[in-house]
Amino acid sequence: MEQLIINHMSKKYGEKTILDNISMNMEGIYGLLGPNGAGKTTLMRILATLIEPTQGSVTFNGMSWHQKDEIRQKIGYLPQTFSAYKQVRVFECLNHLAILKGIQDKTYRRQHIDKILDQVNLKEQAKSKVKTLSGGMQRRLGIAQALLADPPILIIDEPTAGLDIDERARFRQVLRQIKEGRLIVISTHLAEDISSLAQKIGILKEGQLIYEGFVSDFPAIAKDKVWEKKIDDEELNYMDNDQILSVQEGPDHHVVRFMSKESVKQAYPVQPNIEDTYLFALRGGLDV
Ligand SMILES: Nc1ncnc2c1ncn2[C@@H]1O[C@H](COP(=O)(O)OP(=O)(O)OP(=O)(O)O)[C@@H](O)[C@H]1O
Repeated sequence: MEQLIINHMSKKYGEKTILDNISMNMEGIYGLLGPNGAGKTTLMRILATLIEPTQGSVTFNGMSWHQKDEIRQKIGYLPQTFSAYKQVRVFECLNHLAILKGIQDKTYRRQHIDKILDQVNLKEQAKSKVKTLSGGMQRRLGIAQALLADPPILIIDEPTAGLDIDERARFRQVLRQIKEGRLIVISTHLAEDISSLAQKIGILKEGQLIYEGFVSDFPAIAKDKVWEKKIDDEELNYMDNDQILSVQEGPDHHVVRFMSKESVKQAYPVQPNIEDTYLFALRGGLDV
């Protein structure tokens, strides 16, 4: 299985530490979670070999990141803002990028692009101008360009930002279709993006890795610490916002889901889901 190992890596800009001594072991579909400013994009740019870490190392299947030329051939990268040639048609855009990537045989190139368009569900848009695509379709075109060289590693930065619920679901479906034999690293600040997709997650907060593990094991860290309670408006106003995970509003009462390390009167414990657990971890729930 493809494996990317980050070992005691730090990144500083001047005196400012952006990534602080992080070690990660990435495989399968790996979800990199963290709030805005946590350092996700910086980490993704290091993985895409665009910037250098200040300290530490990265290896892919034992190959060092210092072997830049070899590593770059193995990486497909989709940055947060991918701007394709707006005036050209989807097929032409990919055809041009494929030529730049050195795919010379015309027949093979056409078949390869057709296959990729099918995988990212853009076959019907092959002749559409790029500027006419929806936000979700443009992201999928971004995936298509990242797939041209058939890379074993895909680095995808905040792929679902700004997409509506339907486009997010389509995007996830595309990732499921292309995951075979690949390591896919996706950064996001939405736990729902990775809960049904990733096998493993890492959580970054202020440049530090506060959790890494398998998604299936993740909710166990908030076990017995997530509760629900029926409350009215007044009680809701008095609740500590740092405790509240979600609120289901009703006409005369609300059901509030909240975190607490101790039992609370008239509240009942519930099974934490991925979103609950992510908030629990971000709000210091893992601290002893
Ligand atoms: N070139 C740079 N020089 C100085 N500081 C930087 C530089 N690039 C990023 N930073 C800082 O590093 C921190 C992490 O930024 P980064 O973009 O990696 O976070 P992020 O988790 O991807 O957040 P977002 O989702 O908002 O992009 C921020 O405080 C940012 O201001």
